[in-house]
Amino acid sequence: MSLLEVTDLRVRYARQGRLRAALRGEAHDFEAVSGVSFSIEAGQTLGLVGESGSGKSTIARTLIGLKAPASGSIVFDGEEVASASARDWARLRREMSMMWQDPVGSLSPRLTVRSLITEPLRIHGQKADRNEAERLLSLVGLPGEYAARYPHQLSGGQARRVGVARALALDPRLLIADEPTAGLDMSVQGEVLNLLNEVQQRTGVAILVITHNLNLVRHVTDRMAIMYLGRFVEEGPTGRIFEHPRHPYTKALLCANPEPDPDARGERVELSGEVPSPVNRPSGCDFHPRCPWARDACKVNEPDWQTEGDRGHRCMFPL
Ligand SMILES: Nc1ncnc2c1ncn2[C@@H]1O[C@H](COP(=O)(O)OP(=O)(O)OP(=O)(O)O)[C@@H](O)[C@H]1O
Repeated sequence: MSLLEVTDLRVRYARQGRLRAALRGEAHDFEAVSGVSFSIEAGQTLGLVGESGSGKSTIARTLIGLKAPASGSIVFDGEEVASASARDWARLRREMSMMWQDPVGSLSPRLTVRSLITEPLRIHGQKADRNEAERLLSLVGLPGEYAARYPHQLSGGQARRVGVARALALDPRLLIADEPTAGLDMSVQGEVLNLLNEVQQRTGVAILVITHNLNLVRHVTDRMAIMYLGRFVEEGPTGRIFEHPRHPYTKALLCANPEPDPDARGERVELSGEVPSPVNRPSGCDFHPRCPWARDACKVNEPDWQTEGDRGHRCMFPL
């Protein structure tokens, strides 16, 4: 059994201008996540990539109970999360930890690093002694004396380390990291990337990384999923997708990577045009308005999953 198993997840938001939409007889909400299924094994890392607005953060918010799914199932360690009571959630929140973008910048500048990293323990009614702060700091490669520092005394890379320490305070089994390298320069990004790998080796935590950063995905994840307009278009082992991307959108994303993979094969695909809105989905295949290989059939036929080889690599293709 996987640690996390998500099946046919659908998440809806209210539309802007709901009243006008209602008067025109249109739906008052839209699907931001539209039938997504995936699983994460204990101790493994899954990367979720896709342009802004594709629904990545919505999946994360739904996993940790900040947004209710419209339908579908989320099973964490054998337990259906959708039917969890408030008491179950108190436990689930310890086991699934979220590391937000800029995790320290968003916290109080008046708290010391010690208070910041041990705060989750206090919130959950656990004792947070000096040893605990030191244990967490050493887990993320910072010397114990950093406990007395304030956020403004930290470099960008140190701040991310503190963010990771805070997210690991309750010994979670799943860490959800939303854009862990956003806003950092290249050398510090490398530092964060190594940190996530090290932390995983030391603690065995499973990680879901949400990012635009393909280098992060390449170096940190075991598997990756590419999202477009609220749906997965391709999923599989990371190395295999980088070497043999199948979906035209995946190919375009890999070509647009500022640090392309020197081993990558296959044709260049340029991505043009804006991501359409999930409020007004294109007919047929979501990607057809931007796809260089679109045929007339793609405007009509819904694509479906096709398996690529035997390592759980699958891709959405038009029928
Ligand atoms: N609270 C909200 N109310 C209404 N619509 C929302 C809300 N949050 C997100 N959306 C919409 O849902 C869709 C998915 O957004 P989401 O933030 O999940 O995408 P994302 O891939 O995480 O983007 P980013 O990389 O910019 O964070 C977008 O069309 C977005 O405008």
